[in-house]
Amino acid sequence: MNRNHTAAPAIGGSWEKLSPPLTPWIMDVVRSSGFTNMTPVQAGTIPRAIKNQDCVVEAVTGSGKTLAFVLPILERLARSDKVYKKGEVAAIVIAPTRELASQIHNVFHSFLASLVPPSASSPIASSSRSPSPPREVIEAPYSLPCLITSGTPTPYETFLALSSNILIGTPGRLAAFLLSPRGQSVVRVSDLDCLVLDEADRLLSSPDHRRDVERIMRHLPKQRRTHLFSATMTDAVEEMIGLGLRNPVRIVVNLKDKRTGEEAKERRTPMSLQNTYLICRHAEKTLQLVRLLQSESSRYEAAKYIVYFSTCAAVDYFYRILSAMPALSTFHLTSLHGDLPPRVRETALKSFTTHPSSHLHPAVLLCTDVAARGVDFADVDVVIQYDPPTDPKTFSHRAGRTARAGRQGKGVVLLAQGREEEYVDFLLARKIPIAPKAYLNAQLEDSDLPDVVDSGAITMRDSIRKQVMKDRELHDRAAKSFVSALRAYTKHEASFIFRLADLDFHNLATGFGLLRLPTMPEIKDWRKRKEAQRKVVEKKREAVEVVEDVQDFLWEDANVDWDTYAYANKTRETARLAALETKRATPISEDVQKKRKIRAEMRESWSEQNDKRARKEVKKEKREKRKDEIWAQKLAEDGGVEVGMVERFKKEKAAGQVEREEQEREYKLLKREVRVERGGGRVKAAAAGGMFDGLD
Ligand SMILES: Nc1ncnc2c1ncn2[C@@H]1O[C@H](COP(=O)(O)OP(=O)(O)OP(=O)(O)O)[C@@H](O)[C@H]1O
Repeated sequence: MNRNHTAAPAIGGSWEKLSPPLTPWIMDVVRSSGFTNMTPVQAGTIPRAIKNQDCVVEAVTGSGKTLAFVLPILERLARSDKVYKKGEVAAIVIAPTRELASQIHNVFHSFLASLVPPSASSPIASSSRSPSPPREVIEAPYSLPCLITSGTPTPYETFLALSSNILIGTPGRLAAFLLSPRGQSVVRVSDLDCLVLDEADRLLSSPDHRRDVERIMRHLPKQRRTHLFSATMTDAVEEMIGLGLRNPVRIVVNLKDKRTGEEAKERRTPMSLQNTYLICRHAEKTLQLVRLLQSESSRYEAAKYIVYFSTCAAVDYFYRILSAMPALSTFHLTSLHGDLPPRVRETALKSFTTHPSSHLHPAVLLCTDVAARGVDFADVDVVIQYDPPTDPKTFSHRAGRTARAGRQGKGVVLLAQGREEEYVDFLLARKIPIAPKAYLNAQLEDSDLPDVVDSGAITMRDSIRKQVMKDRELHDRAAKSFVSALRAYTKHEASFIFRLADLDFHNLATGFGLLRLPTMPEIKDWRKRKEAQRKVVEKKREAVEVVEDVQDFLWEDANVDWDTYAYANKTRETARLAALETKRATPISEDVQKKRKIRAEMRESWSEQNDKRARKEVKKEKREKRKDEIWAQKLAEDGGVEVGMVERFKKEKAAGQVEREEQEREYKLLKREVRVERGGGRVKAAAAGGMFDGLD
């Protein structure tokens, strides 16, 4: 990718033509930020929002929606006769994540920091905070905005100290801030002028967010402006239009092809985004990810990447695995997800955005959807979706972290060969253009998907396993991320495409470099199905005498001595050894022994159990036959039927039957007990972090 490529966003008109015009100090900051023209969404929204119109705005990612609501809020404040006092709120912006809220806060800050707050006496003090101070310092009747997120330790003190009139925050924190007893006495919203919901569809489609947003809206005066913004609008937004907006104007920005000048109405992604899909097997996904990173850097000079996974556990695990790969030694990797503490998230984001990346030392952010929406990364070259998102709307938001403000960018989604390929039509139907991308071979050249699993994938699995063997904690993380990935797979909204029934777990586990498959019901069921399928195939083959070789995927558990496999962390290892010792020292009761025997039986593969059952049947038949022979012989010897003997034989047979039935009932009860115990054991193990590490 040519990093010197100069890009400009689509032009919606010049700032000078804006009617009503922007107040001079606001215009100064706009110019000093290098924004020479309005983008189309700004040209369509700003004049209406400055006047008294509620707006519902839908425009592709990176099209400049933030300024389209920040500028009208500031402009209305600048024009207002009302002087907002300490504790009074003029505007509230709600965003779904703290990263996005913080980013919006920074945009407001860059404008307001150039003004002197009423309480400040020294112009130098305030102007020094401005990134590009305007020529003349102007005193404003309002002060710096207040950010209300989980990272704000003393929100009321900050709010009062800054005399803030603008609040920006996530729904839960804002609701608590406004509606708590302290909030109700300190924060006055009766003269609120404007409420903005950024990423409105996300805010309204998540039940928790929606509940908080509705609580906030009920608390605010009805006489206010309300604006909704997103790149994707949903039915939930339509409902909200009825609930809290007054005759809103709907602004939908259509795209124009710069070269042809033609309008591309049916497109939900930026024109500068080159959106592609790469088909491979699950076993080859990690391999393809690594090759993609290498090839995009070496061939196209890409320097900044984002890689999306479906779960926090997968981000954690792959961050560790990929960081240790020699093939990526020149890459700077960072991980970001919602389970990290706010401070760590902040540092991660900073580490990625400020890294002086080049194609020789590229920066890669491994993350979940916490960084899918709204976050403005200025210079991301390639977005890779290792897992397609569970919510299809998120697809365009993720891809939209590149190709922002007219810049070129690439998106690649990895799709598994088979049913997942239908995702392409699914996207096309949702107006998301996407083209095929070739499989990458070992020379990083475009090639066809290999007929059998790429040997590179097996080599990679083995090298991941080697890495995992160095620390048992990695094995725990691997199992956890594998299980969480499976759970996420079942949550896909496009469930007719992403079907657990179509997954080959061995294939999937290869991509993760697992040492063995975790014990979970889905895998047990799958094994049964696979075995049954194998038998059907074999029968068919026998019937038509076909001698073809079916390419079955070869899986072998890694050779591990689980008793000596240690944690690198000394405290954890000591605890593990102590637990192992206690287990060994505890005498095993008869009951436990019985249960273990049943467990062992249950662990046997389905086919073995079937064979055993068949053998038993044969034995039983033989026994019965033998008994009949003895009976016939006896009759022949006695020369006739001896009534007493027949009765005795019948009784014996019935008693044996009762005993067998009792045994079977006991066996079933025990089996149920074990199953219940298994469920409990799994939950406990998962909570302890050593997920699915055996049942005993
Ligand atoms: N008028 C403009 N001229 C040039 N660049 C602009 C202009 N307005 C905004 N930008 C830049 O465009 C980038 C994208 O803007 P912004 O984050 O507001 O997009 P968005 O539409 O909100 O995207 P998303 O839907 O992903 O949240 C930012 O880096 C911003 O500084």
